[in-house]
Amino acid sequence: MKIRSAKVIVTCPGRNFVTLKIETDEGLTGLGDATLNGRELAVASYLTDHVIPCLIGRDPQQVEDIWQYLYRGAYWRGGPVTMSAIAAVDTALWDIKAKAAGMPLYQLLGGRSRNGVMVYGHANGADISETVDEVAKFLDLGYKAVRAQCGIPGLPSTYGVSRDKMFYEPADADLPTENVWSSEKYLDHVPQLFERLREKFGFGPHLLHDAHHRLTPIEAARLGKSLEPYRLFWMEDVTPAENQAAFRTIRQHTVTPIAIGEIFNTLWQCRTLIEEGLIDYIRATVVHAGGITHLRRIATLADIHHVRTGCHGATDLSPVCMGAALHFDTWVPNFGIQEYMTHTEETDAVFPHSYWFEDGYLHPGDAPGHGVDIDEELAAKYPYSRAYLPVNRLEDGTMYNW
Ligand SMILES: O=C(O)C(=O)C[C@H](O)[C@H](O)CO
Ligand SMILES: [Mg+2]
Repeated sequence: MKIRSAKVIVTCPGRNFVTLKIETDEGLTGLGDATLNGRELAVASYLTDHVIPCLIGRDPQQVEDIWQYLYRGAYWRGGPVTMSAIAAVDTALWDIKAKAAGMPLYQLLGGRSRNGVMVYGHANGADISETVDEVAKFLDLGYKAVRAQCGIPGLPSTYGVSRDKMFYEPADADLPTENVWSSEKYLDHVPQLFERLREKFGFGPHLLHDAHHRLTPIEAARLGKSLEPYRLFWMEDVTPAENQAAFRTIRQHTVTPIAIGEIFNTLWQCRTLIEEGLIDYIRATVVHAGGITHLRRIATLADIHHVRTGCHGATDLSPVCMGAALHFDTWVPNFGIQEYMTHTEETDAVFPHSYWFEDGYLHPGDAPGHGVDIDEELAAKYPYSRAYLPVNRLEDGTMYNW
């Protein structure tokens, strides 16, 4: 079997998605997600200008060899652009391999380890009361786990809070929106939210929270301590992770479980965190961490150290990534949870898929491959539209982490 052609499809059915489509000389096709929110065209160019010419004529069955060829062969290793491009190729090749075998991808990975993939949805509100109402809606839909974010008094906008309720789309303008942040105001308010949620819903549902890289290690430790009575499933991205050693401080102070990794691209960014037992959940996912081939290695290292998976699954990860992630989640032994924000109807129409939600769980379906396709004619009706993630400043104007 040989790769006959490959192309990049950029489409914007409500938000931008970059998809790689690979075709073989035997008529099989595979799809991979290459979407990098706010930097989409950099990955599209990396694929079109630098990767696709090297793929033509190769045997698509050599998934591992092609991964190594693209990773080692570039000389410049790692980084979100490179690793999203490699992920797209890798996902498309696993799709082709599973289709050639006539199997759903999870069978090829090692088979089913669970009956369904537990997911968490995103509830958000302008204030605590509205967030409580939104959590109730998710529980009514059958969700077993809900992430809760709410507005902070004194801050005009807060990460994770939007007018849209079933999904959150932060890439909201053709130049970055400027937000204002105060860790002091945030740290005082968040425990009150979780106190109310536990009063209202008890300890049955899993509750999660994302601090989105905004705290210092000692502030993160304080957050973890203050949330202990409410027994969160996890607190996420409490501090930026360039300095992995900083997590030792957090760990010494709190037993609130820690999740991190949605912006990680390689095993090397997770290594200290996993090997030293500084985290509980690793959030790396298919599209930003080098595809199934590399994510599998991260998960295997994590398993040895009692760290479970919790793949990123925001709306900027396309249905192609979600489909692939669900096969991975169905197989991976040390599965924890999968993030799930529903896509818009327009997006679902562009990417017909075999996965479905029922009673708090997603199911990948049994179609051969990863089960996600693209309607190219429909995709062409939604041209690329530049959109950036916001930036953040402290109240005195200092540039900060968004
Ligand atoms: O879903 C999450 O946990 C996020 O933090 C979402 C990110 O802000 C989003 O994917 C950025 O593109
Ligand atoms: Mg997050």
